[in-house]
Amino acid sequence: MAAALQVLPCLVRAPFRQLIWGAPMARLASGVALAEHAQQLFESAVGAVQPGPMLQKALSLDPDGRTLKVRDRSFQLRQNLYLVGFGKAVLGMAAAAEELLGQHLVQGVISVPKGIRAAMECAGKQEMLLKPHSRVQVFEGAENNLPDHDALRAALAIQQLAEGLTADDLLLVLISGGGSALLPAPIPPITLEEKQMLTKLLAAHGATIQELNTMRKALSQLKGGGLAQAAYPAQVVSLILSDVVGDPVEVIASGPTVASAHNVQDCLHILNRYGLRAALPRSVKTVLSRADSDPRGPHTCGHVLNVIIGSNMLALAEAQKQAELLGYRAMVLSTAIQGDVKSVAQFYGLLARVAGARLISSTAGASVEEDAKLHELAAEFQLPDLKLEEVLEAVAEARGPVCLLAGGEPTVQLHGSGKGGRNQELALRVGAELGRWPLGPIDVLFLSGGTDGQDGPTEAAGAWVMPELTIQAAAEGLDVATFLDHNDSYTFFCRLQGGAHLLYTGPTGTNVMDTHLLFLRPQ
Ligand SMILES: Nc1ncnc2c1ncn2[C@@H]1O[C@H](COP(=O)(O)OP(=O)(O)OP(=O)(O)O)[C@@H](O)[C@H]1O
Ligand SMILES: O=C(O)[C@H](O)CO
Repeated sequence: MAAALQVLPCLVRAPFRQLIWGAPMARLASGVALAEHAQQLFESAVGAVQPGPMLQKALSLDPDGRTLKVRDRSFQLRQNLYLVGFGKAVLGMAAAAEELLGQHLVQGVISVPKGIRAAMECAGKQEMLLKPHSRVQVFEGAENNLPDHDALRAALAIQQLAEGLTADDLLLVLISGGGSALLPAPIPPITLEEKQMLTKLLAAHGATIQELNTMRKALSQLKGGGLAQAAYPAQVVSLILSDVVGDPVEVIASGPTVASAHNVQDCLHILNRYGLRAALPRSVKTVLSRADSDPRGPHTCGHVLNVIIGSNMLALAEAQKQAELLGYRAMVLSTAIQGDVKSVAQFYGLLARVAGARLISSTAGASVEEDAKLHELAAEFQLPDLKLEEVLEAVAEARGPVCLLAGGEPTVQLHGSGKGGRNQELALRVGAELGRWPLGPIDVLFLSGGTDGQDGPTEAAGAWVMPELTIQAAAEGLDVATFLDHNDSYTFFCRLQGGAHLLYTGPTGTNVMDTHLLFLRPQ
């Protein structure tokens, strides 16, 4: 996520019906229908991963009202239950926990994105809000998804609560994506500003979330098991909504309740990889130099139960179901799309071409080389769950409209100073790829959207494109390559047809990475 969650006007849908393209009316109508379906499916994906229902599935109270059940484990409640949380989906998780636990909850502290309560109120999402006299104290912070002084205050309050617990207590920890920025507790003498600077630098160089969080864990008091350590000897139950490919509990929000398996050498490798070792502040060097000789030793987390309560997979499964209801043959390609946004865009461009050719049984479509290149790219991504061949075979048999779904989080290396996000940049790059070759008698649409509703430091969740994009842009005097050079995808989409290709949801109150939808429909 990105910009402070602003209170968007309550209705901010892209005005699909206002599209005026140079295409014949029938073509226009079918394009608009695809775009409407795309938006509908994106919304259904987000709807399936609302924090409240996912928490309710993981937690229950026994009929006696004194035993808390978390999956197959039971915990006795006797005025000993505390709650902390941090992340973009945590407000809704906390509201659901409060509803369920009522008087059992003694005290809580959560750290959530700036403006989220106002945004949820504006969106009429009462179920995401805490009760008026809640026992849970709320801190809002981390503007632009960067650790700030408000988030630092929240982290201190959370640390204090955890440190005050005894062996009789139970601490419920609510964790979701964005949690790293919302729980900053730099190890002295590192300052918040230094940590912010390093995080920004690593992200701008295209560091993966695994790399970013390995660094964060080494420089923080609460990450990498630090929070669990602070709460010891209380029992700790962490309920985690995953926004990382493969749901690794040690990476999500930098694993505050998971012992870190990384050492200083891992950090130095990362810094070397991005040429950032020389740029390190002295304080960071100091902390790294003494990390492996920390007298407290590595954090132990035997008193912790970590439970994943939801992920991108649920969102895609719902969108797939809805796509089938709309008449598409729908297939999930992967829930683990990662890699540089340029390669990912090339992959989707080739996929549209290869799958499109198979759909209309066209021998004039994709060449053998393109087919080979698609598979080569797929192999490079090393995605554990990619079903490329299976999906292509199913497309060849489909004979009707097809919707391919994927989830994940590509990375963008920032070279320009423009405004954008990885979803809008991916969509713009895919649009450019789709326009490179004629695709035959087939309608194609690609949408990329962040399930948190905010893509980079912009107010949009993402964007959708069709093969006509480059031509439409040129007609409006917009050069796609120039906008891409400046990482200026948001400005581009704002200007193109008055912003009609932007996906606006406002903050969704959840966060399970990004959703990619590729529609192929024979004309
Ligand atoms: N101008 C831009 N163009 C393209 N991508 C950008 C631009 N500015 C920032 N980004 C990308 O946006 C991402 C940060 O966005 P955001 O804060 O939404 O991330 P996030 O992954 O949703 O956060 P989290 O994982 O903590 O929930 C980074 O990957 C960054 O490279
Ligand atoms: O907060 C974070 O670290 C990212 O969102 C990944 O979970």
